[in-house]
Amino acid sequence: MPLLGDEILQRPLKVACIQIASGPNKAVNIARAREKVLQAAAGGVSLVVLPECFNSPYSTARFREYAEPLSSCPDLTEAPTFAALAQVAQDAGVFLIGGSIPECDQAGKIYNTCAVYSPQGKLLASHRKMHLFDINIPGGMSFRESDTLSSGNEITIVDLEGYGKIGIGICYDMRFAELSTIAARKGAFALVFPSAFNTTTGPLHWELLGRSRAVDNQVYSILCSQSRATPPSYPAWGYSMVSDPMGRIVAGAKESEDIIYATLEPGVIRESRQAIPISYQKRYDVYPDIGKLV
Ligand SMILES: NC(=O)CCC(=O)C(=O)O
Repeated sequence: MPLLGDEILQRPLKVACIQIASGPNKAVNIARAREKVLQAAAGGVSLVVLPECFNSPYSTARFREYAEPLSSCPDLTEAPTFAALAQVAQDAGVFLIGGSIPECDQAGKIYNTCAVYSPQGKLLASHRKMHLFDINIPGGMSFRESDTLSSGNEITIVDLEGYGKIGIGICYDMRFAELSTIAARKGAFALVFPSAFNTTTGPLHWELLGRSRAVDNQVYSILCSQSRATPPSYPAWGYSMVSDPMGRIVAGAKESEDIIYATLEPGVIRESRQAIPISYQKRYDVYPDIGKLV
């Protein structure tokens, strides 16, 4: 039986998405993120989202230098960013989607990893970017995360106790509709993508992808970008946004630093699913592998 409104989102959830730019000084990046999370929490939100790679420059050449262990790593013992995220989640009393940072594992491999914390500062889950950002657009954006990063192999769904479940992806992951569909089929009420999209593809694809993932799955999508930085820094697109299950943008930023707020409502999910009942109309007899996911 397909799920409707408050079966998947138990009560309204106020979220904030922090659009900031990272610089070369890790301690400054961490302090700035902390300040902004506390500022957002003062606005009465229960879920705060940070952008991709918020503790480091977004550069394949720099990721190792800024990496930290979540469990263990051969040469690194300190994890000041992860520790600061746990602490600020607790101090602010919010669920915190900690953007992403470079994470080092026990084999010394580096991942682009999003850590999620409870309002008590407990690590609830971590998502390693599954689809690495390797593109080459002549005259435009060229980037190869796979030069220095390894990819994660798991779809991450996190239970926000008292609200329901969310699916996590990191930026380029949003292009892969399967990840979102699987998370939604498993009961997520929102898809959250810490991001650092770019100025070549941003104008064409950013809003389109955010709204599509929401409409495809009749869930909220939350795209939280870095703000635009001046060259030669990576040209992040900005335009953080929250789309509702009908594809309406219910909160949006421009290019510069900002915090956007939205309240996710069970009734909006329910109404969109009742009005346009695609989940009843899906042809799992024709695509049975996806049908098995509930
Ligand atoms: N950081 C990223 O994954 C960027 C993705 C992006 O810009 C795209 O076009 O996709």
